Amino acid sequence: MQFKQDFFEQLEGFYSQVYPLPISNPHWLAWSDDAAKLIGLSEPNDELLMQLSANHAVPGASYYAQVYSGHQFGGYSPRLGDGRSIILGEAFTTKPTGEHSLAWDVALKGAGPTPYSRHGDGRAVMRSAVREFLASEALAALSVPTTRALAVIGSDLPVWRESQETAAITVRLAKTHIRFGHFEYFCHSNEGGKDKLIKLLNFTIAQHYPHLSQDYQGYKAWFTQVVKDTAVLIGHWQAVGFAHGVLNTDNMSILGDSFDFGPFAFLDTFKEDFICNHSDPEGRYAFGQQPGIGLWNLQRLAQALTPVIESDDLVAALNTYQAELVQQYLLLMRAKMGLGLGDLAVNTVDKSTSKLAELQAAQNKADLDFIGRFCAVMQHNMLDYTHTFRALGQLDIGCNNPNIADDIIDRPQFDTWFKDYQQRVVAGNNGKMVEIAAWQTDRNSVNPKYILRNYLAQEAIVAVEEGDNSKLVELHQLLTTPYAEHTDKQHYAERPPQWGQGLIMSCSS
Ligand SMILES: Nc1ncnc2c1ncn2[C@@H]1O[C@H](COP(=O)(O)OP(=O)(O)OP(=O)(O)O)[C@@H](O)[C@H]1O
Ligand SMILES: [Mg+2]
Repeated sequence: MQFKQDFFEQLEGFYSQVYPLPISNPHWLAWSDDAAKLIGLSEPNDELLMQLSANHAVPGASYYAQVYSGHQFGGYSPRLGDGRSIILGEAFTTKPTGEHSLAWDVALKGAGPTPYSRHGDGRAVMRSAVREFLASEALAALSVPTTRALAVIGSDLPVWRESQETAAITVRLAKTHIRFGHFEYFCHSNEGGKDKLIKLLNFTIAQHYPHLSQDYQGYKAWFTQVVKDTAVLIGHWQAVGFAHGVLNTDNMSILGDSFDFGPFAFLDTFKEDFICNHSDPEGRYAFGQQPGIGLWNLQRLAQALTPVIESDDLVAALNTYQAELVQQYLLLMRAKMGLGLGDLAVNTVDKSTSKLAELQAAQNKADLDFIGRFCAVMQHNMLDYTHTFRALGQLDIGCNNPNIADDIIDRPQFDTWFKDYQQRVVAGNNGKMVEIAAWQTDRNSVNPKYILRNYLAQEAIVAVEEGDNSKLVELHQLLTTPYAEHTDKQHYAERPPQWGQGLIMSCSS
């Protein structure tokens, strides 16, 4: 691995240098070829295993833990920081032209205590390391912005949670580890102040938004971009049916990548208010609350930026959030459902811009309502989110008696909606029936057959506990091509068995 150390060299005072503690008897539990390519690695090998399990030093690494704070479940925690994640530096590859590739922070999550560990042991248990790995790589394969995971390294080091478990390390790759909470810390803490905030802001812009200037105009444009990236991320989650579970501001990447995978869940049965986190009985982070929480978190970030950006400008940027989210969500949902736009949103009589915008807004509203009606059908009939979209995209859209699911309860409700669906699909194709085979192929390319259901992760984890990681490897491989049929792997697409339905995970990780 080839590293640069921009954060370490330029932001002294924003981290503590700390060395990881080794884990005993390290062994590869999982490895992602796709993630490895990002930083120029090919295959796992013994020396790399010793390095990433902290038994040997990594050449070129700096080893540091960043300081940040954050709003957790609505309350402000003034000092958090990487309590169990140690960053090695920014890995990159050199292209044949001599140019550097995009750099990825390499972090060892679960590598031992740091000055920010508070009462924690600095470790991650195997089940949580495996879940982080699978979630990162599954979301990436679904084109959802996310941090990545190179590998999971198991060990025989005992750690205590509710009972004794073993420690593991997830090797995380992130375009940045800068979170909303970094800005909050350098605004609100005694160690912060306007100079530090500006330093962090300039660093973030230089590293990740090089087209923006490091002045007031640049700061405004940057915050507007952060609002957009966050809205886009949450649009993706709502479309793919992903509930993060712990949307604290310290788990919000400044780049709008999915970040920190704890008690997350992909929806099985569609339920708007589905809660996946055992520590969230009131549903602050329930699936349907995510759009609102994204905005709430951005408001906390905006607050932390008030020393640098005028409130009016912050509010103007925040006001773009809803439209950006709706736009992203509609883009993805129209593709999932095959709702073309054809000339629907184009006024052929009056091409004036204001009229066009009005028509588009009306079409957006109509489609949102229409998608909402379909969600109500799924919820009322307790349908599986992923199955339903996959099945919808395979229907013969012209037929009169479609079968979306064998176990549908309220058939008339579905039939009524389906008639409107047929009309909407045809209207979106300029009034003509779609060419069915091509329409179905397109649907299959955006509606996954395989998702990371909690019960599948759980089965893989139990097998690892019993000394067998083959299920984990197989599940990971399958999730890298989630749209393919994989006729020999049908069982992975099934609804959860009784024990695995609506699994709610605990935060203890
Ligand atoms: N076992 C642990 N030991 C020390 N600190 C911990 C431990 N578990 C969590 N923390 C710290 O508690 C805070 C909140 O934890 P949270 O679960 O959001 O993050 P995380 O999963 O540990 O890490 P990250 O956000 O980097 O993915 C963070 O500061 C984290 O470092
Ligand atoms: Mg976290």
